[in-house]
Amino acid sequence: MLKVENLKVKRGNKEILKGINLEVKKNEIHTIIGPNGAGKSTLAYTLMGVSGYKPSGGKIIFKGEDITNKSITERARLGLTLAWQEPARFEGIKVRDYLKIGMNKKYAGREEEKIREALELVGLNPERYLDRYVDESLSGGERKRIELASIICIEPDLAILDEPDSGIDMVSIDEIGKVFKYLKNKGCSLLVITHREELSKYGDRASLICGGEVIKTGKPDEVANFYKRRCGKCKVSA
Ligand SMILES: Nc1ncnc2c1ncn2[C@@H]1O[C@H](COP(=O)(O)OP(=O)(O)OP(=O)(O)O)[C@@H](O)[C@H]1O
Repeated sequence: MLKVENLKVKRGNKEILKGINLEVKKNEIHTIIGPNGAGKSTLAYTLMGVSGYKPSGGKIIFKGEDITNKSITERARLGLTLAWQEPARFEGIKVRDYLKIGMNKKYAGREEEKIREALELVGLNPERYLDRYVDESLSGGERKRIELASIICIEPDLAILDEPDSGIDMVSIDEIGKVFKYLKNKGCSLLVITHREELSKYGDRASLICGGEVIKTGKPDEVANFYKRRCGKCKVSA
């Protein structure tokens, strides 16, 4: 589904990504863990083609096509979606209209039904949220859930989720994990960036990023244990 080959990205004069190699297989949930400043969000923005994140080297192959130089809109059209770390805030847009943006065509004619299903899946009562505005009046956690509901409605081939668990309390982590499984059952592939190893257990494989490089890829528990043992106090000896 996605192949990242020797990807390098600079911000200012600093090389943030130093040759990332990564593969997300079709229908795989792949989590990325790593400490603050490791380059996880930079990777997410670069994969999506956000302006200012142009690679200085390497390639991004999506569904067999080289998308390294494609625009964000072209990537979205090909089936790639990014849910931002900072949840969306739009003045004057109601939740129901926000969730209609980019909705998968297969739900044409039954948008309202899909929107309600998505809100329920992310633990928000449709009756209470459909007519709320996607603005400051919603808490960070509520906006994160709405962002996740939006992914459910778009149902992209590959969703990149940048810290879907931030602002979400520990008790609700299982709910997020269930949404991952739901999306996988719908045929989506997921690349999930997180700080919490607990969330990586919902994935099929995990990769550890540290210092702008992938240090280890493998089964989620193996990678999480390796992370705790070797990188816990930022002593990367791998
Ligand atoms: N414009 C910039 N100029 C210089 N350095 C930058 C710039 N933007 C980001 N960085 C640095 O790049 C590094 C990687 O940042 P990034 O946000 O990708 O990390 P992260 O792994 O997502 O961190 P976190 O877990 O805290 O969200 C950080 O050290 C950050 O300070």
